[in-house]
Amino acid sequence: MLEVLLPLPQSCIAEHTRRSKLQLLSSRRHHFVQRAIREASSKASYKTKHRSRISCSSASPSIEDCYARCREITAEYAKSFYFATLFQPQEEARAIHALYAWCRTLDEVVDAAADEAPENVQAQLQFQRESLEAIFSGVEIGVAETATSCPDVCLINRALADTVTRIPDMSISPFLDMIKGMESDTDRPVRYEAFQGVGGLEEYAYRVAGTVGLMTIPVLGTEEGVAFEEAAEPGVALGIALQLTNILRDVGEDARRDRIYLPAEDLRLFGVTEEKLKAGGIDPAWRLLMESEIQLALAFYRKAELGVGTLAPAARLPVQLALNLYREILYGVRSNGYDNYLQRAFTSKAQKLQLLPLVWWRSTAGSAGGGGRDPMAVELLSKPPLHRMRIAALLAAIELDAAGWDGPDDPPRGSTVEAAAAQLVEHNPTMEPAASSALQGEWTLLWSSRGSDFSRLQQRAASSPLPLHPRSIQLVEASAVKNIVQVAGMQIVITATTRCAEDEMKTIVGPPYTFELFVGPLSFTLPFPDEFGQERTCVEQLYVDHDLRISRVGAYGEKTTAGSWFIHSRIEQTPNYGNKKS
Ligand SMILES: CC(C)=CCC/C(C)=C/CC/C(C)=C/CC/C(C)=C/COP(=O)(O)OP(=O)(O)O
Repeated sequence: MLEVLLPLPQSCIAEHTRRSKLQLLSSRRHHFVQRAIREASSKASYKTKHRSRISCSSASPSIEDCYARCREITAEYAKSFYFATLFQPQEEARAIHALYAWCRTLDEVVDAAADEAPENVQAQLQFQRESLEAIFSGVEIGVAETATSCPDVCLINRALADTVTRIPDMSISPFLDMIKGMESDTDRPVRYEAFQGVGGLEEYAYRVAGTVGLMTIPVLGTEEGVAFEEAAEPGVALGIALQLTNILRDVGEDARRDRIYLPAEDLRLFGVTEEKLKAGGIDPAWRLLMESEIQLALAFYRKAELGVGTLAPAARLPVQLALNLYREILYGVRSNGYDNYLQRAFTSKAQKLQLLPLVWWRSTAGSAGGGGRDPMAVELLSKPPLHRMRIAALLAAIELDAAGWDGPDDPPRGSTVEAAAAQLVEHNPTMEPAASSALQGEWTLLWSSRGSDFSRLQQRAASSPLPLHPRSIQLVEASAVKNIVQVAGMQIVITATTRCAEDEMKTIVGPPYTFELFVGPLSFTLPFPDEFGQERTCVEQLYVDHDLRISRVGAYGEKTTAGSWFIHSRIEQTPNYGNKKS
């Protein structure tokens, strides 16, 4: 019998820094992720003060052999993550392999659960729980009665024990949380009523994947001056994003095993029945539901991406790489026409290599808290659950409209966006929106029922073979609005005056109009084109939220509900245009 010594890891983050950060976190809304982060960062109190032993009944492989087996397991089962660890310093990579292999042993227990008596599965999970406690606190365990579905469990636990020894600040709590998540996966059939709330899909995704974020941050390290807690939320968000991606990729495979992870609440909202899901019918409602779930997953990726800069510089490239590779699977679901019933989206080796330069650039460009921000992002994660899904549906409809509905049973272009917008308008969060200061600021056009004809220049740029990337921005001020078209380094700015109509629901836009052209540092005031006329326009502000705005535009005096729809999202990062420098 081999005895492995487990010296105690030392805590190195000063307790007072930790406390002040925790106070900050606890002042925010109560959420299980915050509770988990608190537990993960208070692990120092868990550890006992002595060295102890773990027993292993197998022959005596070296610790190098143990890590080598973990590396093989990672390479075999998680190709994208393995690829990302190739860009890590060796010590870190092997710690990540040990963590991955440990998580994998739990996965195997759950996967084998179908053919096992429930007591057996429980016993195996209990064994892993006890091993963990031994690893973290040094209580000796006997391995004779430890058989799990994973033959390598002893090697893996030894590699984990070594990792815990070497890496300061690892906590047992995310490991225990993961076991709880796996337990819920052994109860069959799997169903979730809602995404949020106790027993919701988000909690499950935290337990089986967000926990990995908390486990790995101490290995990856944080940027100088950045505490664990600051990296923890985006780290958990990345785990959740990856898990949602897995769920969306494996809908068909899971349904065949009577596991439906998509919340019943979402299925109902989109009119997709369980029977339809199990039959694999890919119709417009299914595509809209899938794209909405993709939008939600993308919001978690965005949150994670904003946190990549909180990690130590050497960790950013592999994490950004894992993020991009996995996010690519969502785009794969899209390009498979949302057929995740029979097709499994994946990222090919060529795609992985193609992504490298962009990912490298992103990972080096981002400083702490920055990097890779999508200026058009609507912040879905801050919205209440049902409202969040309505907005996701609108973004999904815009995405599907741009890609083109083209099946025989597909809705006419624009109709799904208009229907989703109308749903949201019923829940406009801003009273008297035209008078509200929430209207002011910079907005970018996501969609218009008029297409892009509000600017001929923009239309020409869009159809040009050159990569001109035309962009339309609207700057709303208290009594003026500027419509800005940016294309190929040029900016055209049309300014109009505005006033709020008496009912405070409409903005009246009128003369004097000005027309300016900015080319690099030069600016020219041009005569306002006659063809645009001097009439007034009425903009009905139907929905005004912090980051999303829906309006209908018609001629002044007309009922604007007959006009064209415009959907804008707020720009957080000020672009450079005209006389405004960011
Ligand atoms: C962004 C910041 C600040 C930190 C990053 C912290 C990290 C690394 C978070 C990611 C955690 C992670 C790797 C979670 C695993 C989630 C998951 C669903 C893995 C899928 O594993 P498998 O199911 O084995 O893979 P495949 O099914 O794709 O082969």
